[in-house]
Amino acid sequence: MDKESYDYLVKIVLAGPSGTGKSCLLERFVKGRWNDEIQHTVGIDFASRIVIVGMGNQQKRIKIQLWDTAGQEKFRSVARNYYRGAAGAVLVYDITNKDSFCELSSWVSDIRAMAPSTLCVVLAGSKCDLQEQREVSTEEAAEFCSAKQIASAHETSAYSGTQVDDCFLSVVSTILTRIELGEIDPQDQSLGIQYGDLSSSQPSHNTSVTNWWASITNWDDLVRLERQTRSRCCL
Ligand SMILES: Nc1nc2c(ncn2[C@@H]2O[C@H](COP(=O)(O)OP(=O)(O)OP(=O)(O)O)[C@@H](O)[C@H]2O)c(=O)[nH]1
Repeated sequence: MDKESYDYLVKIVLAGPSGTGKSCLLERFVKGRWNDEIQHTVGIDFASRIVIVGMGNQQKRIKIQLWDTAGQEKFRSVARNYYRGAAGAVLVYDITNKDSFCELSSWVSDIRAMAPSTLCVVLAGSKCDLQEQREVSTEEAAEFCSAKQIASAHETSAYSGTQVDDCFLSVVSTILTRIELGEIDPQDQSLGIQYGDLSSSQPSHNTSVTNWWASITNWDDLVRLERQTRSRCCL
């Protein structure tokens, strides 16, 4: 089997206030390393990683396409557009910054307003290596999750790697379970999921259907594809 093969491609967005560590989480998850020279995200960044989810013969290879949105207020309206068509979202706050936690309600509203109703959200409390500076308790985060119907809460550290894989795997596992239960239809192009080359359930009439976002690996791809989509709309 080709190591690039997968059963499903899944679009996941990283969202949350500026400086909470979204880009560092992406770097840790995709490249497995800590980078202390990361700059503020301008607009959006992309990365992907294939993970294996499930047990025994139910195992699936899922290619996660991560969209890292900018948290700075001046980019917020741009970032909002990219929540559209996401299958999952990792909503990030900083456990050492109470303000970042208090802002989360408005981020949840933004994401849910733009994303499909099937969106699966998980919460990541970042920088858990800085316990002595903690301003948000684990209990507060858990309460927020149940109040906002968020699937799970994780305390992560991009610095040490703690809980980073668990956090992303939990959002993908939830999505996979919902596909298996028939609650999410991977053939519906608006839901942020696409069959991959390993998928046995992909009906033959759908083999040529590709989501417009599936081939994006960088900002230039996004601009080019958006232009193509716009020009097609005008025909
Ligand atoms: N100690 C510690 N610092 C972290 C961690 N993750 C991120 N940081 C620091 O937090 C700051 C912001 O990190 P970024 O990843 O750029 O934050 P962001 O959420 O992507 O910010 P925007 O791009 O503005 O939305 C940087 O100085 C990082 O070094 C962590 O797990 N532990």
